[in-house]
Amino acid sequence: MDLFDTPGTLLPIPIEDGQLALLSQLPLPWPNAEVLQRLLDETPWRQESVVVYGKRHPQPRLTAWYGEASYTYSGLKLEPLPWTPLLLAIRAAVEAACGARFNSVLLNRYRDGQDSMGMHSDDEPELGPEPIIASLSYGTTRPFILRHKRNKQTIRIALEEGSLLLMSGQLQKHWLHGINKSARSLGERINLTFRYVV
Ligand SMILES: O=C(O)CCC(=O)C(=O)O
Ligand SMILES: [Fe+2]
Repeated sequence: MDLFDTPGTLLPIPIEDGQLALLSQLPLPWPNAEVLQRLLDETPWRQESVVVYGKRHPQPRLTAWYGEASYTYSGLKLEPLPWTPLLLAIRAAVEAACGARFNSVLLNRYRDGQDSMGMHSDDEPELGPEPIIASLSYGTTRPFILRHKRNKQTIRIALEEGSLLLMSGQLQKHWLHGINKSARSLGERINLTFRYVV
């Protein structure tokens, strides 16, 4: 967090064809390091596989899906785990910060620089036409890459621990996003994307 932001304000990031806003530190009753450690310890992490052109590929990260609805992407159907007290407390803080409701959260764990997420849009029909997605990060800062589908404009945002990035409006329709691999040896990062699945 830098000296000039007011803690607790979601600052809009100017972007064409969509909406983005960043809160530098989500207020929670625990330090960021404790939230990271509890998420590492309490989550039944799994390495899922996706099938692309008939071939199975293990994902280069660990995941867990929580909430009330199952979620399907790239031929992978995830059955939800029940909310934990920690995740309910985090969800309440995220909802208060964003002024939106969420019924599901995808946890992604990037164990080191070799873990990544390919460029994609969160545009599954069950997220609705203009999905509101709130992305909360803990642990190592990694660059979040956004690329415009048509003009290929690229934006990098360093997602620091405790930060909350809100994606909404037409962002998923016009932009891809992802987390690149890094050749550097990096520590653990956990990202939580809160969503509303109908
Ligand atoms: O790890 C991140 O910051 C991105 C996660 C993401 O894009 C997703 O879960 O759909
Ligand atoms: Fe995403």
